[in-house]
Amino acid sequence: MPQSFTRQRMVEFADTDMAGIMHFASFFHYMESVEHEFFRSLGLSVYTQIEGKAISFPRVAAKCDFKSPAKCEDVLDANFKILRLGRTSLTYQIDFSCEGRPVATGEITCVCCHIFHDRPPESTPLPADFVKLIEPFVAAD
Ligand SMILES: CC(C)(COP(=O)(O)OP(=O)(O)OC[C@H]1O[C@@H](n2cnc3c(N)ncnc32)[C@H](O)[C@@H]1OP(=O)(O)O)[C@@H](O)C(=O)NCCC(=O)NCCSC(=O)c1cc(O)c2ccccc2c1O
Repeated sequence: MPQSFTRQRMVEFADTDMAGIMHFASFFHYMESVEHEFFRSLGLSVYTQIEGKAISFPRVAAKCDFKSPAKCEDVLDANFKILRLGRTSLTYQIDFSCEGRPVATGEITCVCCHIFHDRPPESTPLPADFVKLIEPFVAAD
């Protein structure tokens, strides 16, 4: 049974649009902050050193399906899991719900990269120590 990582957050006024519902871009901000909280919960940071090397995770794909509206002051449950672990990439899924009502499902794929100051990032295989840390959160097929 994969381990789950769940966070709750309230929809703030600044997250909403003129229709009074959570704006689509706000879901992407929520997804990113849940992901960062997940990594901090494992003792990692967005600026991380793994096996002595500076590693970062630029995104190559991001999407979100919107199922029902969320209003200001709704409290959303955000359930984070890892859908796929590739050679260099990993794909997260974040399910948002409000009191059991499905609100949105987002997916982000990012690629493990070495980061340089003077040239573009270069993808590199996910480090073994990192895979060991996150493997318990990989969803079963
Ligand atoms: C990232 C790149 C350097 C990768 O280039 P490369 O040529 O090495 O990539 P490949 O084509 O070989 O693919 C590697 C890997 O990814 C999978 N993949 C590629 N495209 C997709 C896709 N569309 N959907 C799903 N999967 C895809 C491919 O199958 C391979 O998987 P394997 O597991 O089999 O190896 C290069 O692509 C690049 O530089 N792209 C631009 C990146 C970018 O600018 N992104 C936007 C900004 S990043 C950002 O906002 C950001 C946010 C955060 O919250 C961060 C948090 C922590 C760290 C960094 C963050 C961050 O940068």
